[in-house]
Amino acid sequence: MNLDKSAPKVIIACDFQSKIELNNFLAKFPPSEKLFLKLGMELVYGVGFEIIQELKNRGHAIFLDLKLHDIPVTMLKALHSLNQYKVDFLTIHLAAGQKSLDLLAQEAPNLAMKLLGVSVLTSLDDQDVQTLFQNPALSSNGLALNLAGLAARSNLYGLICSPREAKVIKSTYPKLKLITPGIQMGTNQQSDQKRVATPRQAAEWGSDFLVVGRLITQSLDPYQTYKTIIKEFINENN
Ligand SMILES: O=C(O)c1cc(=O)[nH]c(=O)n1[C@@H]1O[C@H](COP(=O)(O)O)[C@@H](O)[C@H]1O
Repeated sequence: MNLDKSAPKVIIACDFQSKIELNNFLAKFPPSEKLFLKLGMELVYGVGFEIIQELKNRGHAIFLDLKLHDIPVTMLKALHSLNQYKVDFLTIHLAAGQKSLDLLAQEAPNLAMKLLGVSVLTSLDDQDVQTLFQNPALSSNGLALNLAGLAARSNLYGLICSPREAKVIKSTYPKLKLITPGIQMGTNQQSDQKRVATPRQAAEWGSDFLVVGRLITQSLDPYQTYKTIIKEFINENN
């Protein structure tokens, strides 16, 4: 799938722990609908890495969200091991530091997958980052912008951030693709997400791809909800 042109711009976070749950969910979409699926730790650790090829065989694009975070040499070797699965996107934590990122970036042209740097998790707000780093002057926005700089300097393909900081990051680092979780609509509040926005706001502020989990996976009509989110996101983007 050509990621810039034909891949769906709304990525579905398949946060299930079993194959039965995953397949029941996917059965609610027309078989011809090619999706962009995010497979996270709970799924891959639960059902095994074979699930990746099974979903690729059905024509879906795959975002493997394992959020690598370790010393440079360990991250590099993990990247080589994961390259065999030929996924479209893989996440790494930007907090691993510039040396790790530079090493991975050197390797990036030889890889089948594109690397996305995780900035500040959307479950954290200003108070959380201030506590974490013992610095009352910190803001999640400022920290995300700083980490975006690391991603840009290492020539990563994209950045995971909240739609709320997308505007400032896009204007500072226009080449970075912005992939934004923390998507909510109307009254459907997810209590563990703090830096949130609607699909329309995300598009308006410069998001390139949305990551959406429970809004779709827990919807009574996931396909309809998916189409509604795409419409809201794409219309605003055009
Ligand atoms: O890396 C991610 O995808 C991610 C980063 C982040 O900062 N926040 C975040 O929510 N995510 C992921 O995005 C998805 C959001 O799920 P929902 O809140 O159910 O839409 C989950 O799979 C999270 O793991």
